[in-house]
Amino acid sequence: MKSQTLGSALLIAGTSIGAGMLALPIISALTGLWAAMTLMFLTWLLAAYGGLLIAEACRACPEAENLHGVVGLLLGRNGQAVAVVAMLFLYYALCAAYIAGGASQLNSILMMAGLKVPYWLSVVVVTCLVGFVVLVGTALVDICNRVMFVSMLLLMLVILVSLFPHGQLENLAIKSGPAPMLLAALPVLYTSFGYHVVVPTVVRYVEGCPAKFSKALLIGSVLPFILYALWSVSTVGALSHTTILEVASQPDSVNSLMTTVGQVSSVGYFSLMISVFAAFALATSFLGVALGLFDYLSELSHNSRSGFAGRERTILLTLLIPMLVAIYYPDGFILALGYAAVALIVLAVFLPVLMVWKVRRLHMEEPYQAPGGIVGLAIATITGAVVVAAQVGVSLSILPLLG
Ligand SMILES: N[C@@H](Cc1ccccc1)C(=O)O
Repeated sequence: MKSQTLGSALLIAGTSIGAGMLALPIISALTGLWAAMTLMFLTWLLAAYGGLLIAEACRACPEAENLHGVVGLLLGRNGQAVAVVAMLFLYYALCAAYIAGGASQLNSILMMAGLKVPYWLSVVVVTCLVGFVVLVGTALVDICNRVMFVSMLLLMLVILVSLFPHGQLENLAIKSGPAPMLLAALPVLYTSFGYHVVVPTVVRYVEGCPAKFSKALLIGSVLPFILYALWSVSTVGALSHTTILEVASQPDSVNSLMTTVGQVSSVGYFSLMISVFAAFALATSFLGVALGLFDYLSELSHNSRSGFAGRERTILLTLLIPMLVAIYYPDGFILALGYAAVALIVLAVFLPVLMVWKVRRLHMEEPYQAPGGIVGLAIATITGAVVVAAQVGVSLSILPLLG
């Protein structure tokens, strides 16, 4: 495979793999493993299709530099205004989720070392660490990301091998949960497969070559699907149904599940390995998303990127709000991921469908058109609307909050 295609696929996979590693095991435990797999497949399909639509729109407007520019050219200022609000909401919701999840993992790691620190302090430490790396610049983010991504994969391999002998077939046969629970899982699953902010970069990187970007998008989004599926099967398979019900009733069920999985194997430092693995999975996504938000805010606010004072102001704008949200909603990890899905559906389904609609009407799409024709566009819009409705249901407490 050409190195550009491989690099692009890894960029997509790296952006996508993240919060899902913590969220998916508890979702699978609550909805039933096989139901979760089916829903994962459907949400993955929607995420992959959305990526192809964005690529088609970018391909038709080679003069635009980023998604903001493409939306501006195709949907005008109103479309751009919607995209700005959705983008900020997405970035802030994700950062809030990563800070809350990261602080819980830090607390678990410190607890193993016999140190008990208040939750708010872990939140501040996690925020400052990421703030520092982003402030220093893209090169440091890149190094940290590479080191943590490779370590995460290696740790995952060791963890999977260690969990395997503890897996029991009867643990995998959990009955699928009631329909409201399955619906409530959709937004979190969809966010776990999100990567779309990097599509314009990928299209530009492969110089708009359709064969390369569609291959990169497919491989890059299928990799997280495989890893998430393997991870969910091995964690759920190692725990009995009674244990899972007990864990699910805890206030911080996401973290409790990780702690319980950590006690399954007697391999030395297994619990520590699980916590470090979870922390790295979150951190790689957090760094990417924080850098994305930082650059986006610099562009919007015209804060000079070279001046240190400007960069300091932008980093405060980037991390202060999500930090406060994480302090006030310590168990807000799953909820924040659900809200992120609403913004992501706007950015990666509704707006792309409108853009592609216009591109095709004006015959700007040659030589690339995403598959599925008008039926594909209609199914994607309806599925997107169901995901948004599910999150509205969760926030109005009509549907259960998972996790
Ligand atoms: N998929 C990412 C979240 C994300 C969504 C959209 C864009 C970028 C990142 C995660 O699980 O952490």
